[in-house]
Amino acid sequence: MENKKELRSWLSNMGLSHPLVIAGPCSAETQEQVLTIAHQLKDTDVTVLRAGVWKPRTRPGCFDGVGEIGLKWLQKAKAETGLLTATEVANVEHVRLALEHDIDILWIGARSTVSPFIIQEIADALQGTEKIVLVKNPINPDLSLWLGAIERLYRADIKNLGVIHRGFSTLEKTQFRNIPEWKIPVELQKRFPDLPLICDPSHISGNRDYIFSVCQQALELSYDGLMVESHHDPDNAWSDAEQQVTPATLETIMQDLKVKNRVKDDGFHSSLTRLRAQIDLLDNELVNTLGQRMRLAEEIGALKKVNNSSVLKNKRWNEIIGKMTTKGEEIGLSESFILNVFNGIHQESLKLQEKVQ
Ligand SMILES: C=C(O[C@@H]1C=C(C(=O)O)C=C[C@H]1O)C(=O)O
Repeated sequence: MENKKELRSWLSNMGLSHPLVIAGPCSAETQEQVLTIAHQLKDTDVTVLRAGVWKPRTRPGCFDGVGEIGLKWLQKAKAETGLLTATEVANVEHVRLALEHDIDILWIGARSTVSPFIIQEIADALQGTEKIVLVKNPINPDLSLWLGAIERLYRADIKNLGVIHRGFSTLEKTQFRNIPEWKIPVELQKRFPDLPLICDPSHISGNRDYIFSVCQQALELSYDGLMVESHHDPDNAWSDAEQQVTPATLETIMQDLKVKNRVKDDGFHSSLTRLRAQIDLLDNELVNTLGQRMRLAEEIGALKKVNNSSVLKNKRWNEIIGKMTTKGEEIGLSESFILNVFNGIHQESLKLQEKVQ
């Protein structure tokens, strides 16, 4: 599969002057709930109403979706509000029912994207469809698996494709429910700049307080759209209560987002913004890595104190410098640059170790 301008046709055909916004409850709960939310979202930037009707829950015994009847509520919501409809499909039966109920956008969840078997079955069931199919990233940070899923769908002659970035599972304790690992979707965007890329801040955040900042970051990276979970009574939602926002809050978020009306173009400004956003991500990583390195140096300093050993070890340091200048040269970094950076690091490392002596 190669990048092609046509990959974004379905999105361009929507003729939006702002990023695509897909919003709606995590789960369809009752007809009244779906219709209430749809009406509250109707006159906003939202184009597509989302609702899960089959919910892949981690453990059995939880609310696992209302099933087929939810598709009828979505249809009714579309008839009343004009919003397009979207739901998740995870097997052949879901695909059959979603197509039968004329759902406009089908998305494939992170837990399905991890399995080439499931993806192939879904691709076969969708063969040649004109519907829009969006593929969430797999739960593990594996770009090839994500690309593989898209390729399977593309080969099944499904041409209205897009991807949703919903973050990745991690054991690390972070503020996020699923860590963004922005470099993975950024790499996907580099390879397929015309494949519409949508951010799901709700699953990345797991907490409504971070929705705005995640949306802002996504727009700075030139994402094409946002999929935000929205419920008229979030605290009493039957699933994912903490990460849903009311339609009114969503509207405020949309108004406050800075790059809201920036249309994707090939001009200087958008390229500069996109590249600077990538530099910002790397700078963050650099500082985190430096912090981790200094904490290790402190541990070594404490160890040296107990063992009455000197702080400065020229032999070890020369080995490091030797390895790093060679590596630097391999990737086009000059010896003098590496020496400057690493001498700064060494000085700080020695200073911190002296402190614990
Ligand atoms: C951390 C150590 O102490 C000092 C600091 C070094 C570093 O920051 O890498 C390397 C050698 C020592 O001069 C060590 O001995 O490994």
